[in-house]
Amino acid sequence: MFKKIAIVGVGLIGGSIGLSLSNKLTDVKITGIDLDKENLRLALELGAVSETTVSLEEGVRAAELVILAAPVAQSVILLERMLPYLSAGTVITDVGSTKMEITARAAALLPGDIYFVGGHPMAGSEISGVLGADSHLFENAYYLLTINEDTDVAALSKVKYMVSLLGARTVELAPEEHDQSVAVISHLPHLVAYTLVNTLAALPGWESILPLAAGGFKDTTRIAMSNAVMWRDIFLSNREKVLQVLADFNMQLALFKEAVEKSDDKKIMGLIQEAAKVRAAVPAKSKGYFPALYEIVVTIPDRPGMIADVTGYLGELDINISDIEILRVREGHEGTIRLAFIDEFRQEAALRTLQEQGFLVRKR
Ligand SMILES: NC(=O)C1=CN([C@@H]2O[C@H](COP(=O)(O)OP(=O)(O)OC[C@H]3O[C@@H](n4cnc5c(N)ncnc54)[C@H](O)[C@@H]3O)[C@@H](O)[C@H]2O)C=CC1
Ligand SMILES: O=C(O)C(=O)Cc1ccc(O)cc1
Repeated sequence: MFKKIAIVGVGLIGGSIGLSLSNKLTDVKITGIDLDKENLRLALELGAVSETTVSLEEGVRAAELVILAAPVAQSVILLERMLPYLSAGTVITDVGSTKMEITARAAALLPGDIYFVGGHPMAGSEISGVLGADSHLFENAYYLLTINEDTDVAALSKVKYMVSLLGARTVELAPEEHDQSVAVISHLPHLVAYTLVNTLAALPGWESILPLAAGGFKDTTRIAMSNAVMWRDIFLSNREKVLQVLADFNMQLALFKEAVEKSDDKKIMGLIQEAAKVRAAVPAKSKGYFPALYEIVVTIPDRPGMIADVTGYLGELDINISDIEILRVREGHEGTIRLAFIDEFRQEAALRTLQEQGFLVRKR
């Protein structure tokens, strides 16, 4: 389908796409374009791209698919700048965390023979740059594609093909629905994480408090280490929706504050229990829109090599694990891991095998 794919911005996401596509499309030229020469050198060395250039003009020329993977404000500018160099029939997609702004710009700028389909992989991390890239990053992840009545069907299926190569699962939705959803599920949590850390840092003597941080602080603030340029761009690009969910958040915070002020024990219990109920319903990875993965939870002693033992027993029987997650570890005691399989047959076989080996196992 493609002879040349151009990736503009070969950082964490562009690099991860490049690594995954390079593994699968061995006879396709994958050109990495970036302002940062060192990043390009590393991308080539890691095998994320097959050639590099700092020139947008040179890089996108003759590409049938262009993937914009720079921070969102840059991607909007790059979309416009590259148009004169594209051939008829080129499909442009992006990976940006906001979709209304770029889809509106594409609709306004693109000639009839160049196509745009917005994309957003719902996987990533707080790490930036190609050194953090991972060819497996998108496996089993949702990959949101934005569509409207003008979306070209052939262009959409090319982008879906690219996403299928990454091992991700597409969900199609309108740009506004996308921005509304990610405002609450992704943008607000990042904003809150930055604010939690800043709340601590504004206290005198915070340096001596910080080492006391238990799981709660760590769990809720990992994403406060995320890239500043990327997140500045996201908040500004999705300004209206972010402000809406911030208003909702302030209202919820005020409810809690009032309940504490009034020492209203029932209200406090209610707020906590309601949150816990909803949080417990957060789908495990790869559940939700798609057929459920078949999962088991295994309790294992906290000893070196135990996870290798578990995966080894299943490997011997050729039971492929689709997903693995460490849920909890109690230092020196035991831990629990979640294993997922593609069907009930494998789930049953894994359950039986591990029980026979003496592990405490339950279905999930
Ligand atoms: N980091 C994450 O977890 C996720 C990020 N995204 C989106 O992916 C995009 C890229 O994010 P990351 O890969 O994390 O960032 P990154 O900082 O790792 O990579 C961005 C790359 O773009 C390059 N770049 C910046 N301006 C450029 C320009 N004008 N021309 C060419 N290259 C340019 C940078 O040099 C850098 O190598 C962003 O739009 C972000 O919203 C989407 C999903 C997850
Ligand atoms: O690190 C994390 O947990 C993330 O939330 C990664 C992430 C960042 C931005 C996105 O648009 C999508 C995913």
